[in-house]
Amino acid sequence: LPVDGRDEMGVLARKTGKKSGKGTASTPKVSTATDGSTIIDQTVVINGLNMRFKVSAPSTELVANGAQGTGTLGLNVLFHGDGGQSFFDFPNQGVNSNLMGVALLTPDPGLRWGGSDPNDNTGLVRPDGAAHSAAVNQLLTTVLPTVVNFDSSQIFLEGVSGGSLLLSGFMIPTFGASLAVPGAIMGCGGLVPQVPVQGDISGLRLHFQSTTDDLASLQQSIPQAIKAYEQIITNTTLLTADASPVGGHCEFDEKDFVSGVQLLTDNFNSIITNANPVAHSVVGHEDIYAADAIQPQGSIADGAVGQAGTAVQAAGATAQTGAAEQATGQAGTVAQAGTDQTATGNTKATKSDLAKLIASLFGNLLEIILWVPYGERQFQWQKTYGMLYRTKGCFGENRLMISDPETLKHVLSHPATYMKSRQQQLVNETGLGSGSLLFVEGDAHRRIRAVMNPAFSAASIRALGPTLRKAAREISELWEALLECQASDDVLDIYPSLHATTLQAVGEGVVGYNFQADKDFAARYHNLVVIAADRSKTSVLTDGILPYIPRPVMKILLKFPPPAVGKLLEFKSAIGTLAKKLIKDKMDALELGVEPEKDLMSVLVDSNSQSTSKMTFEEIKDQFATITVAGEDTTANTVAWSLYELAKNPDLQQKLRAELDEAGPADSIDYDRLPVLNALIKEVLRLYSTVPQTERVAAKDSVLPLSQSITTSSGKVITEIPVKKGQHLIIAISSYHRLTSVWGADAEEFKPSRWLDGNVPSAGTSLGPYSNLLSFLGGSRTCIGWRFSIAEMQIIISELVRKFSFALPSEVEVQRTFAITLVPMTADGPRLPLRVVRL
Ligand code: HEM
Repeated sequence: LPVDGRDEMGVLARKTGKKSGKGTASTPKVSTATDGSTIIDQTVVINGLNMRFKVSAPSTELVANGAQGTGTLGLNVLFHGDGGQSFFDFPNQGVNSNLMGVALLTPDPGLRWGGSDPNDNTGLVRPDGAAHSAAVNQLLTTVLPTVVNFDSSQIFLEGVSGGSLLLSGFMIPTFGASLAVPGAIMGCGGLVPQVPVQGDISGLRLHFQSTTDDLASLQQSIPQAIKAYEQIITNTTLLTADASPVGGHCEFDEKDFVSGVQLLTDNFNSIITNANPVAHSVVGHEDIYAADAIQPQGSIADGAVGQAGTAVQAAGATAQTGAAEQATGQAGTVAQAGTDQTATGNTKATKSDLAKLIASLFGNLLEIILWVPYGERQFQWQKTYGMLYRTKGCFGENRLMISDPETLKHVLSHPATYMKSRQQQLVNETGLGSGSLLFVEGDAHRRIRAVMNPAFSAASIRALGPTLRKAAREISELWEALLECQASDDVLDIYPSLHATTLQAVGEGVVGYNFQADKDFAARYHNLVVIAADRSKTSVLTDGILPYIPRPVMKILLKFPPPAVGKLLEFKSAIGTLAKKLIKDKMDALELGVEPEKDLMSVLVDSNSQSTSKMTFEEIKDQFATITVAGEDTTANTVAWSLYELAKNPDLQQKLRAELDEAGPADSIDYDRLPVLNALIKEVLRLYSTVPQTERVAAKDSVLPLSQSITTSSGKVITEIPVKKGQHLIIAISSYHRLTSVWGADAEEFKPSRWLDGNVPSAGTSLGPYSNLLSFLGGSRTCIGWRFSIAEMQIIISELVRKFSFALPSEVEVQRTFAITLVPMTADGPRLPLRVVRL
């Protein structure tokens, strides 16, 4: 391990090997601690080893002053890191939480606890560990009681780096029980016990604290030590860990080594007593802390990138202010990908540096965006860190991940304060146009939305029943034909035909165009879906860089677009030309007094003509592309996940079929009155939110309210979080849908019955337009097409369940993947192969 700071004089003195003689003690040096207590600094010789210690005690507890018997204060004994800096700095001097600060100096001439092995280049081999810990034990049991009066049942231990190796590798296993150590903290270090455990230490309170960018060797050994101690300390509340502070070795305050260690010792008591939220139970979070979490998963399994171990932290706003209390931030993991255990020397350093560089480029984005299945990391973080915590974007940018209903309500109801991010807006403007409802903000948004609202009213949607039923009939006829063609295998990839159907529904129902008849358009659109589903590190990085590119430069770049952007621009141009013609036809028809069609674009053109705050022709044109793109993919994926869940749940499928049989012919059904159908749709919207997250950026300094107070790492209780202008917020839709405080203890279970037995959140928490679900967002930017989408899903799912049965083919694995929307992904790309049988 690297030297944590070196007192050259100290090293020199030790290298001379001058001993004070067997059993003899040096004359104590006396000084005053920061809190006024007395520091005794003395060296004694134990088993031939020079043992120097410093202890801070109130003068009344000094044996030299006549103190006798059992003291009331305990000890917090600090074991420095390699090089001894924390001994010389003595960060835990004084008396804190009824514990007298003690610092011990290793007897090793190289100032390493446990010494060193010349053949070892990991820093983890400590040949003198047993001897050093035996000497420490004797110091604590026989020497210190002759210096200060203390309660020997209250000897707490704290390690820094190499000190933590001695503690976890030797001291605690050998002497933890005999010393009856109540608690210990391993700061930025950990070693699997190197000696047999003596006695019972299952009741010892142990916390491992490290940082995101801790040393490569420690990123292996800390999780291994945690795993080993899980077998020893079986009480789930006693063994905790945290690796979230973003920084290097022991930089728990995200600044530097010395102040980091100082912060840890200052917070020693609150961590040990679990009052400090950094102390997370290891049990139940093994995937974060276990060594095998180092292995990347799923689609990002290319090993080089440190997607684990790039940290996050709760109480993000304190982090914003740069206040010291952000220091012992939470979340994240000890593990970091890309450390090649077998590599040595320079190769190792290079790989680790590269991993660090890439990790700093991506922050947590790979874990958030590319993780398969989507959300696994954030749902875990939410359990550990609560409903608001900090994550990292590209280049170290702070992003607050929010699922707290109160905070979300506040953000969504203040659109002028929390606006769309520059990256979102670049995509919206480039792909859909500057008049797009998804792009416009403020007054323009209010005006355009007001003109569009009547077209998306409940009455307008009801009138679309026949159009939607036609689209549903067409897909079931297509499937019948496909199944007939298939010789023996009844496995059908239903994904492309679902997209074709929802494109047809949005075409005929909303924009008034038969897209399927236009093969050229259908092909371009299909290209777009494929491009959107192709998520890679490059696309994550491009998204991260976009906001930093000045507009004029962007304009030039768009003249030479990369292939994917080129396809988007082509699509925009084709759909723009089409939209112009169609809208012009509708306007002409209106002028000639022809009865408007039922499609929503005709209703829009009609209501625009009567509106006092009209949309321009260009603005109407931009809605054409907007609605097509926003309405097709989202609904196709939600139907896909619904059929996937039905395939997994034959009973549910049976119940739904029975409900539909009873409901009568398709054209006479009131779909809103079918409880099982609607319970299924709601549960899919909840657990497979097809827009699983969105973003906002604070347009000015503001304050985020919290529904529950948060205790920051310094122990301060806060009920709101101030944020600075420019703060990036992630609206964690899917995380909100998994809050046990809102949805109950079974929040993670797919359980449509919760909607039937009334076991859903009360109106008080209401968010979003539909059943307290955030799937369609909320506030003034609520999805305008939500009613259309529900009606469409009700009709398509009903038609398909009446005509076909579904089962999962055993050989295919389907994963939730975030590719703009939540896509069913297989090893062969976005697909949903189901065993489909005609009934
Ligand atoms: C399951 C289906 C759907 C889901 C889950 C969904 C979800 C969403 C979400 C979360 C937003 C807010 C995005 C943001 O502000 O960051 C949104 C906005 C929007 N959606 Fe949907 N959507 C769905 C279907 C549709 C359909 C069918 C249409 C059109 C027919 C549509 C049109 C729009 C439009 C135009 C906006 C922009 C609204 C505004 O900013 O005022 N969506 N949708």
